[in-house]
Amino acid sequence: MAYNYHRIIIKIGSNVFTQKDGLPDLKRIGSLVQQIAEIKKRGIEVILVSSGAVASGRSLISVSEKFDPIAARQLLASIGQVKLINTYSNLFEQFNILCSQVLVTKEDFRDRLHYLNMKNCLEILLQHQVIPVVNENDVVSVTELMFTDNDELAGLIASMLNAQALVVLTNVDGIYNGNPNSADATIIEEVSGSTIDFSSFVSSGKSQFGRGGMITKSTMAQKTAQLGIAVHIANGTKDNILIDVLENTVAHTHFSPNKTASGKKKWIAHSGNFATGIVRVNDGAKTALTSANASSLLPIGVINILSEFKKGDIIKIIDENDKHIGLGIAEYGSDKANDMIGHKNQKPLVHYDYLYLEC
Ligand SMILES: Nc1ncnc2c1ncn2[C@@H]1O[C@H](COP(=O)(O)OP(=O)(O)O)[C@@H](O)[C@H]1O
Ligand SMILES: N[C@@H](CCC(=O)OP(=O)(O)O)C(=O)O
Repeated sequence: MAYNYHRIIIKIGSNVFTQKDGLPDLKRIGSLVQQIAEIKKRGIEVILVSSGAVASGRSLISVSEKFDPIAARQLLASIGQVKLINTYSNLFEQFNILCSQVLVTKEDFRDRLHYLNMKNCLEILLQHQVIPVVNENDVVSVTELMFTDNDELAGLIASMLNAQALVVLTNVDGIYNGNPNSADATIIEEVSGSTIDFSSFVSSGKSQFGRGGMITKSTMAQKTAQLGIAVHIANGTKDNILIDVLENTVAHTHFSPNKTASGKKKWIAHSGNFATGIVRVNDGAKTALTSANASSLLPIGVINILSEFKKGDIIKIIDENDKHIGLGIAEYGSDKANDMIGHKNQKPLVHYDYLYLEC
């Protein structure tokens, strides 16, 4: 049965955007744009997350190896992003569709107000029938400031915009249960329910121009599905792939969505990198937090504070064996929390509405 979505994120990987020689694959991009125009005609809002700036840059200029690799990447991305957006702009124009360029960095997701500004911008673009074309701002995002890859960025945008689905286009048919080049390997078509450890059959290898590889794709997909957003990983090099995925007529990997989390919880879920505090909780608190009932984290269940935090900071919650169980927003700072640890009848350190659990 066809999927009935109203708002979707489509992520195009570098390997789908470019052909083997590194030049943008205009025929393929043209076909994807045509399908997006068709999807839009069906009343579905589309946000495109497209890689390809660095790959496009490589097709325009060659940089000697004597230059610092980080600076060389900045150069390629800065030149290549112009080509990327021009390519999309010219192709969408053929369908009387406007597209826009939205370049973001990891830092844009750190501050809740900044995050909401970005969300508002994307919403107004959608209200005006514009297709936002999102990419990482590779010119200023370097080393630890970078997203793992654009799959991570696509997951964040899907959560931010409360999309029903994220379609990740790559150069293989989906996630295989072994090496995709091996004759015995088959596609895992459905992933639902409990978390699967993909590391036993997904190799860390990447495709020619890819950055994160299939491991980061599967981790991101599981996390996104847990937040209530379906994820489809499919082969963007196949004809008519977007329409076929939405009509459910092509083999690919589908992560079915779990319960829907609130907008605030979705933001917290993706804020692990910005956590300042770390608190260790006892088994009783862990059981309460992870039970089916909505429970806040109370000071009585906290064993100790491993890293200080202020009121409003994101804190990591770990169990007695240092296993990460979730993230939350601190209702008060660690100074106050230290005085309340182990005491009964105290104000929650993390209210349930601001708590995201990973298990
Ligand atoms: N079990 C697996 N199933 C599918 N692909 C895998 C698996 N293990 C490793 N891969 C590799 O992951 C690559 C896709 O990831 P990536 O390089 O990040 O692509 P993209 O540029 O599309 O984001 C595939 O080309 C494939 O070689
Ligand atoms: N922002 C980079 C994309 C890097 C990246 O994550 O690529 P991919 O693994 O192909 O999604 C670019 O436009 O070249």
